[in-house]
Amino acid sequence: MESQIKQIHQQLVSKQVRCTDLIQQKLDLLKNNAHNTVNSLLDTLALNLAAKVDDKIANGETIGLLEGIPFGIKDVYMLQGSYTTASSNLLKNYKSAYTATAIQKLLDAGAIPIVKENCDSFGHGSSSENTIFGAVKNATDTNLVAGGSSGGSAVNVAKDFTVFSIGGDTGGSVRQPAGYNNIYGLKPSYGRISRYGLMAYASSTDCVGPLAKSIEDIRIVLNIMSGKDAKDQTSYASAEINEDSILNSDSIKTVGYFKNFIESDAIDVQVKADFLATIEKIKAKGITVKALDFFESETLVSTYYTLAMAETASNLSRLDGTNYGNRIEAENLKETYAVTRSENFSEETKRRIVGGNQVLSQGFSDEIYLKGLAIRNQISENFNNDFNEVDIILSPVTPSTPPKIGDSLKDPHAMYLSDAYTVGFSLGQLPTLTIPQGTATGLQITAAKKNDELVLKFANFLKDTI
Ligand SMILES: NC(=O)C[C@H](N)C(=O)O
Repeated sequence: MESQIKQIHQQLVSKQVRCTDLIQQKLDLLKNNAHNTVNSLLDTLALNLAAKVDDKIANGETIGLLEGIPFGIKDVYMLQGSYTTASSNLLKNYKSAYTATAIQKLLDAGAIPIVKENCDSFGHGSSSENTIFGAVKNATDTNLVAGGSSGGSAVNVAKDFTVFSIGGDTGGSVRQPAGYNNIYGLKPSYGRISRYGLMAYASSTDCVGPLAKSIEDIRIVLNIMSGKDAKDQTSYASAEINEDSILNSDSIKTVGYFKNFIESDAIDVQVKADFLATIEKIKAKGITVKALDFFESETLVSTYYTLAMAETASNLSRLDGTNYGNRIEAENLKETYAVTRSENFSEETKRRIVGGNQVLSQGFSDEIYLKGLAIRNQISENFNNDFNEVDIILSPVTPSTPPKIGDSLKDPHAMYLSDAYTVGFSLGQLPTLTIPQGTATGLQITAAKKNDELVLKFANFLKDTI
């Protein structure tokens, strides 16, 4: 699929399509859609912005590539004046007081936000069922989950309800739903895009990530959102990735994959077959493929969840009904906090807050939290060594195909284990892109930190190979 952004841009400037009509058409598709992707529509804002784009075109003014392009926003980003609920009861009535840097950059480029998208509450989940707005349903089969936590964003793109969407990825939240719905989803290198205005889940792995139907659209949107931001000290300046540079993948000579991922008993037969077929096609193109050693899935998943739960317990402690949140009055302040939090957070979010506070508590923190940090360092070191040997690491996105709606809620442990192939790359803060491949699980392409360009190059090469 070619760039939809470029295609629509052409239609707008040649006056084949009016921006207002385009936006109205997308809003109509989103309204009451069968996949439950919408938390709130931004119709008034979107139609106002569209009318301005139409005026500019009618006056013969030139418009930028992103001007008038409709996009979706996972409901964890601040957009001034919009409901920003994190799909939670606690923030059901909360309206953003400011706009996230990444979203502001898109607005400055003229893109039009049309929807705040359904997702797992605070990013807590892998299925987009942990939400007060009802489970998001898969784009191709509504009996299956959409994946998560950015499920609404992935389905909106897959169904052409939005041209692109902005998800958030802490441990797979962009890549996994992208895989489950057969589209592209990028978790950029940690820090490439400012996190300012993205509701904090686990701050050391939270990444802003675009979902789209082509590599080119991912590149365009990534370039706009990237850059150092004084409001996020972990953000860094990066060079723009230009279109021509991703057309040439000659620098990629060696690709690796993790032996234990593919030899695991947990991997679905078809997922394995698709992955190995891809490896054969890559070899046939003259690329050297190496099988690499890596940490066991259980170690990756438990390290990620130890750290993510600790960070979210800390980040969410401010949501007590005083400054933010749906306050429930009780006899005294302590009771008010307790009732507000226990009545308004979901079961899954409470599980993580309790788990996080436990691993941070005296007596446990040395044994569990600090151990988690130490293993994370070893994981990063392992990646550094790997990238001395290979240019790219490939992996399926998940060990299995999307579960039926309801199954993940019954077995949270199984849900955590389904993140086995995504969380390691998050802990390493590496750039990883999901591309569609065979079954509805997708393929992950990863490069060394800050080398997002190489990921896009390889994706472009694979487009014609698999
Ligand atoms: N937020 C994410 O990246 C999804 C991951 N499954 C988690 O619950 O942490």
